[in-house]
Amino acid sequence: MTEVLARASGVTRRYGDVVAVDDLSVEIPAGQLLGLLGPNGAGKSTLINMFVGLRKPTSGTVELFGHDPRDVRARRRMGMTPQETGMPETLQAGEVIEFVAAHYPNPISRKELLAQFHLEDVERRQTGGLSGGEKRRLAIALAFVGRPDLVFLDEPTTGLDVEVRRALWDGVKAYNAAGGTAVITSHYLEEIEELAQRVIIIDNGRAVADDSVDALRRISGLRKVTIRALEVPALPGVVGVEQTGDVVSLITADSDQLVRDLVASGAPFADLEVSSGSLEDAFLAYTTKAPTAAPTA
Ligand SMILES: Nc1ncnc2c1ncn2[C@@H]1O[C@H](COP(=O)(O)OP(=O)(O)OP(=O)(O)O)[C@@H](O)[C@H]1O
Repeated sequence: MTEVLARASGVTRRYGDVVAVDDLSVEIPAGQLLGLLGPNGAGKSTLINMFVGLRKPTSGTVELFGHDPRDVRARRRMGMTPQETGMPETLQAGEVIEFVAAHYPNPISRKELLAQFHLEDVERRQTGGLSGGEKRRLAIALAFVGRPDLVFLDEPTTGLDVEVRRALWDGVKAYNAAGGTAVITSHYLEEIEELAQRVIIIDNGRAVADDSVDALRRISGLRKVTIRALEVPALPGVVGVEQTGDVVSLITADSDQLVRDLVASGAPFADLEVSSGSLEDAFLAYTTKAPTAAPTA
């Protein structure tokens, strides 16, 4: 049986009146690359912060390597890249690597790490002078310094250009191919498609979908039909509706059929546009706002 490296059981986290994570349970088996997707404020970072011991659950339990996440025995085997990273501005990148490496019993060598993340050029530069993208690459590399069995990467590639993003994907893939386990949050569908084997969609603190990437691909086949209309009749095949004033977007897997049905209904409308459904639209299809069932295979 595959070892479970981390486990959240019935976990809820509140901030005052806000329920950031709501009775969520998840197991992270060894060797898996797990993607966490969800709109802003869904609870992804809060969940990660509980796994890495930065936040305590309000109720429920979180285990990391069979221990409390704050236990040093668990922390030593884990790496993470938070959404925002602060680094001592006057230290050189290579020095920061050494500084972090000193916390682990068997760290990866500075040279190897710099090569793996294509950071050789910045080794002797102070982190305060690095570009946003360079800092981000360094922060991600630091998650791997201690040869972790499990890494948590919270929106690792936000703000990075395509080339750098791909280089990082290669680094994460190589780590996973060598047996490493990772949890990645992202707003980029293609990033999760590229990296993850399993995907959990989080919405309002709850896991609304937990499935393979293939299932996610089917979600990404959704289309958005936007029209200007005062009233829209109920139409078959609509899995989500967004409305702002008289601008209505209908989410569907078959936009051609929906447009035919719309015209056939005789309802007045203007400014028809068809676009690819975004991930947010996929979430809508999975959440309570959907007037019909969530998309099926
Ligand atoms: N320290 C905090 N104090 C108060 N509320 C918080 C705090 N941290 C998070 N929240 C709230 O908890 C909810 C979940 O936030 P969280 O950052 O976990 O979401 P997320 O899915 O990571 O969002 P994003 O994609 O925007 O990073 C949000 O409503 C957020 O405003």
